[in-house]
Amino acid sequence: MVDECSPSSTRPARPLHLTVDVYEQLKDKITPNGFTLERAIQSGVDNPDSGVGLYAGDEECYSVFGPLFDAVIEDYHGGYKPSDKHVSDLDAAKLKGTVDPEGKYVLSTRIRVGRNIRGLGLSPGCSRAQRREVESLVTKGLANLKGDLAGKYFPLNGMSEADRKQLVADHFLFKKGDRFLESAGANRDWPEGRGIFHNNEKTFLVWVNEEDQMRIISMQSGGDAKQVFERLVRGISAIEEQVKAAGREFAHNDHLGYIHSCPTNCGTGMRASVHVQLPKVGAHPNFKKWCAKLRLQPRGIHGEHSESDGGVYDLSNKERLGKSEVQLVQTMIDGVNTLIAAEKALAEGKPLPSELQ
Ligand SMILES: Nc1ncnc2c1ncn2[C@@H]1O[C@H](COP(=O)(O)OP(=O)(O)OP(=O)(O)O)[C@@H](O)[C@H]1O
Repeated sequence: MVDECSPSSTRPARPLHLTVDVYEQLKDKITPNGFTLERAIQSGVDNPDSGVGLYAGDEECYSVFGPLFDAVIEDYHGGYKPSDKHVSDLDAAKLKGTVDPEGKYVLSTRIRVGRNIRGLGLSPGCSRAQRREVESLVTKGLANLKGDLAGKYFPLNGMSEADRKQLVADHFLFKKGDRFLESAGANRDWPEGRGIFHNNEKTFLVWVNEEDQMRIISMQSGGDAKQVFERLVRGISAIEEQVKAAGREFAHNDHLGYIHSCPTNCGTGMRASVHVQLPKVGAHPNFKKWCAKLRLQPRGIHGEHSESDGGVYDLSNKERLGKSEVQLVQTMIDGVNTLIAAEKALAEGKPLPSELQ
């Protein structure tokens, strides 16, 4: 779905990184895949309300247009420098505790990562043939998944409107292409090549050829983030095996971690979220400040930029780069538990947890 590359009216204004000098330096450059600066910035140009407004059409954009991407990444990812290294850690055993151990506040937990295949264009620069290749490679791999991960692929092409709407309403499927991805060129040939894979229980899902070639998702009711993470990691490994068996690999490097079309997702590409009932905390004037302090991102429950419904919020880790997956899931677990403690304190007229004071 849309991400921080796309809009936010609430986000503070960011400095302008596309200066005249940077523009002059980069305007005639072109990646080996044929992607230009003009295409990378098109979404931001068309949509002045973009949060970042910059997309990569291939992995090489991050080096060919380095002076612009580096500046945006440093700004967005809290001072992350071109010399910094990103380290991944997918060891679920290291997670401590669970979200909402009493089971009173959290409705569901979901963790997603993005993955793209090296050598095949990222969504804004993916040709029709490449998109078909991604779909074919990924769905062949998914068909080999075993046990609780096994499931079926449902292409968007040919899916009834009623089924599509139901999958979106049930929080399983991405919405129809938005104006930010449209301007970025990521919605070309829609809906061809796009689709969703899910297991029978709809606890393991893969979105194919949306904002990234793959969004790999694990979700379930309740707050057992460890179980959700563990399933996700098994899913990622199984898919990676299939990608390798096809003679390909995920786009990845030591500096940017996993490469994504939106620079805000580089690193882990991970968003670990809960849908959690926090009517008092959510209505508190300090809610956004508390989320920022706990390094959480609040959203409404129908995806980014939707509003809260009945005091239920989508809370997730805000950072993606420079911290490992384990660290980010732990940030979400600890932060949400602090807000749950605040919800109880507000209901009982007791002092707020020390982390929020
Ligand atoms: N913890 C959760 N439980 C149930 N559904 C969830 C949860 N977190 C997110 N969702 C649902 O997943 C769908 C996609 O959400 P959303 O677009 O906000 O995020 P995303 O998939 O992480 O991608 P992006 O950040 O690129 O927008 C929405 O329907 C949303 O309600």
